[in-house]
Amino acid sequence: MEMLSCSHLKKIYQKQCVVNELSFSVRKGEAFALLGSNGAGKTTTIKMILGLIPKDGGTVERQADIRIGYSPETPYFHPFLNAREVLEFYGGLQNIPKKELKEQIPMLLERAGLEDSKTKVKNYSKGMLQRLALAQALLGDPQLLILDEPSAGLDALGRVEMMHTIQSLKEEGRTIIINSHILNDIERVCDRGIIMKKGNLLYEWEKGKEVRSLEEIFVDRIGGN
Ligand SMILES: Nc1ncnc2c1ncn2[C@@H]1O[C@H](COP(=O)(O)OP(=O)(O)OP(=O)(O)O)[C@@H](O)[C@H]1O
Repeated sequence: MEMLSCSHLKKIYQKQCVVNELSFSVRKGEAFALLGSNGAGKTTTIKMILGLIPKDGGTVERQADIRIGYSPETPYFHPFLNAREVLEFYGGLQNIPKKELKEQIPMLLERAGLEDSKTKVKNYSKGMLQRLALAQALLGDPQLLILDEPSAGLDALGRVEMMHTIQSLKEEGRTIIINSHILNDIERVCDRGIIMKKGNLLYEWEKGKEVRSLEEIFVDRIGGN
């Protein structure tokens, strides 16, 4: 069953087509990767899926009445709040009842590898901000998670932990769309994905379909065009 389907998506910035007739679909319960070098159009695609920016063409269809959690590429939170306060604030925006939030927040912080401390966000490292962004994305128990470079800024151990967390979220039956440059991680966690270059779809990857590693396929496709 399809959770989300993009058809002929298009985005033009300053007369330049940065996403060009992009079509792909994501099945329920799978982890799907958006891959491509810098500037390929991955984040722009995510923003169109979420309706954060208008499309210049194409359609996005998704299963009705699903909750979506989104962790942005460059998370920004109010600098003078601590992690719990940030989650209370975002939970409030989602109209999650206070009692429910009180139960959810400690679990979400633990899941993201953060402590419920008084440390303010302005003193957070980039890795801690990424973790908080994941906790924020998990508010309200979303069925579809869209994670834009969730490992960016994490050290090696943090990356491994993040991938374990994403794997366990998938095992719970959530559908996950990940934008990442770390191909080894993607190969481990994701089932399928697409490789993009300059807004165009170059290759549809599926785990186990080819003997070659994802990295080999990526270098072949990105380097060869
Ligand atoms: N608001 C904007 N105005 C003008 N051009 C933009 C805007 N946002 C993105 N672009 C351009 O669109 C292209 C695609 O950018 P996008 O951020 O989607 O790429 P990406 O694949 O996510 O790259 P990265 O891996 O570096 O994050 C780039 O050339 C970028 O400069």
